[in-house]
Amino acid sequence: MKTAGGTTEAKRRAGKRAAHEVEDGFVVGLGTGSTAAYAIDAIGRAIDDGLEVQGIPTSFQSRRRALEAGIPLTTLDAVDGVDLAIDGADQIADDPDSNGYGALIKGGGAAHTREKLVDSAADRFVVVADPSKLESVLERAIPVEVIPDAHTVVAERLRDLGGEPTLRDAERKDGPVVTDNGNLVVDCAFGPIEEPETLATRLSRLPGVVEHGLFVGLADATYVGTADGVDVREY
Ligand SMILES: O=C(CO)[C@H](O)[C@H](O)COP(=O)(O)O
Repeated sequence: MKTAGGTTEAKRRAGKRAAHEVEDGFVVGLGTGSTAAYAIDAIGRAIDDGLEVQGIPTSFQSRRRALEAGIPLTTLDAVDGVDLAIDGADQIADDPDSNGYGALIKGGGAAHTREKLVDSAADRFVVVADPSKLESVLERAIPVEVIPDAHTVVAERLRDLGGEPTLRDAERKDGPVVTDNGNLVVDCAFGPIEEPETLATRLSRLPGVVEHGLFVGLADATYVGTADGVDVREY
């Protein structure tokens, strides 16, 4: 049986393992979420032991975590490149025989726009996860960041594409979630996504969409923490 404690340990193992890939002098993309946070903490500890790196956060949350961990921060426009990005995922397509093997759904934390920017800029993008994130076919609702004025129009276009859109509401305030970029998030359910690349292209084309949480062909590897180790998938 999977326990909350077991999941926490799996996330911690995955995050720590990914942090081992960070080398002296690296510029590292710092992902968002509870699993990426373990990697951030591990990088912070390595810095205490003498490692020299710079981090690029993907959200307000990861920026704060990195500052707490003592990671010197920089920005995408101040560096020549990103050596490694480490980030979590909400769902990972895990059927090696399918078109979308290694495709991801991200944006559970509404940070997918900056995550996609930083993760795709990296020479190597490693996903860190616990086994609950693995599915043979992606099927979670896709987070779509939209400029505020556009949310009803985009929702209409998403229905045209066969989706069921829902404006994401904040949990602790009246009104919608507002992203780090000042936009809104529409979560759109499409059922099982057999052709993630086709859907990703269609979503990217919609006026008013800033970015969506389907990451296709971006991940280089996934580290899945388990009860006694880490399973590695290289794509
Ligand atoms: O995409 C994300 C944030 O936008 C996160 O990476 C995703 O939600 C996974 O989070 P966690 O590691 O806490 O399960």
